[in-house]
Amino acid sequence: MDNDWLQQPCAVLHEAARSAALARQEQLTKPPGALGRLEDIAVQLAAWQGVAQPTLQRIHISIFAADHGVAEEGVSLFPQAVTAEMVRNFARGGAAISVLARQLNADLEVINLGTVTAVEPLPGVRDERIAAGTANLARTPAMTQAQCTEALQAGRNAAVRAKHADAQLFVGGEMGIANTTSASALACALLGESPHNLAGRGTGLDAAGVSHKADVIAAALVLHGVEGVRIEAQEILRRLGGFEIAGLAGAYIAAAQLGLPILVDGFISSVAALVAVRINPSARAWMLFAHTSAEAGHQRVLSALDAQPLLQLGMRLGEGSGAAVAVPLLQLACTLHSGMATFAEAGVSEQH
Ligand SMILES: Cc1cc2ncn([C@H]3O[C@H](COP(=O)(O)O)[C@@H](O)[C@H]3O)c2cc1C
Ligand SMILES: O=C(O)c1cccnc1
Repeated sequence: MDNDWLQQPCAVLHEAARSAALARQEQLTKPPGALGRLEDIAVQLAAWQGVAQPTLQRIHISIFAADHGVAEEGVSLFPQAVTAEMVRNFARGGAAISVLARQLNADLEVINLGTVTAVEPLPGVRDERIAAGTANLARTPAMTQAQCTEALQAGRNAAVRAKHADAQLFVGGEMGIANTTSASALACALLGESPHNLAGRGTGLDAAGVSHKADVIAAALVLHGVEGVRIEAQEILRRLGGFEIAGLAGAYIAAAQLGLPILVDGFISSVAALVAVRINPSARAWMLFAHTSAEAGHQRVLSALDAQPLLQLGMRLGEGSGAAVAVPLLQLACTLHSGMATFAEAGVSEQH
């Protein structure tokens, strides 16, 4: 398995369709710009889909699950066993993302890249375990080269499945106890930030817990020698990442290469998006950001990506849940764009 595909250029946007959609927006019976960012979304979807009147019906959700060795440092409020337990909950329909996927009529798949305990075969769950979790990044690189390559490839495979199923939108989600520690470490290394600025509460740590988490990350950054030096994003991912974060990054790059638009979820997903864009900058053009989560470092990561998320609901769950909540807005943007009458059709006078 090689990594050459990561650098291949992403699909080109359809500028003629964007222009046609913009022209249609000007004709609709409303003051120009009055639907605000809903107009931008419709125009962006037009440029992605290559049609003047985009639609959004087929949503694909891939949740990548994996455990983190760094959980043993006491950086999460919850025990590691929850990762595998939630994989079962996703499959049985009881998790937040399960409920949202049902409501959206979305395809939902769970890709188990490495829970510490194996999960029995379940419908909708792919067993692609690379190892029983990553190694503890506070002591040693989280992944070997081969493991990192495999996780990126697993993400690519998910994007390919979505494309083959004719999906119109790719939503990535993650599950992995302690993964806000891994994501914060990655963000610090990629952005040159201090862990005390970026580390957040995750599942709900108190101030002392967040401070301990930041100390663990700070020590890891020193250990891995990633402070203030330029190291390739993929190598930073290998040392500090998780299988599910690498899976998301690989999925985002491949989706962009396939011309499949991406709706990015919360903090962990946004860090995966940052990794993806650092590996392949042309992937950025295929991403829309759903929400600003309550996790402390999310805004900083979004700024680095020049992203203006659609929602701010105080969510801090992950699983792709914030992205799923934003999907109806995208659908309404399409419905308005296609369904409204033009000034000519409605016999409404245009502006002076
Ligand atoms: C029951 C439960 C369901 C979740 N679903 C997503 N997460 C979220 O919380 C975890 C990250 O927080 P930390 O770094 O503090 O462990 C990830 O699994 C993330 O997806 C969950 C966490 C729990 C406990
Ligand atoms: O924003 C997120 O993705 C997030 C925040 C806290 C815990 N889990 C996920």
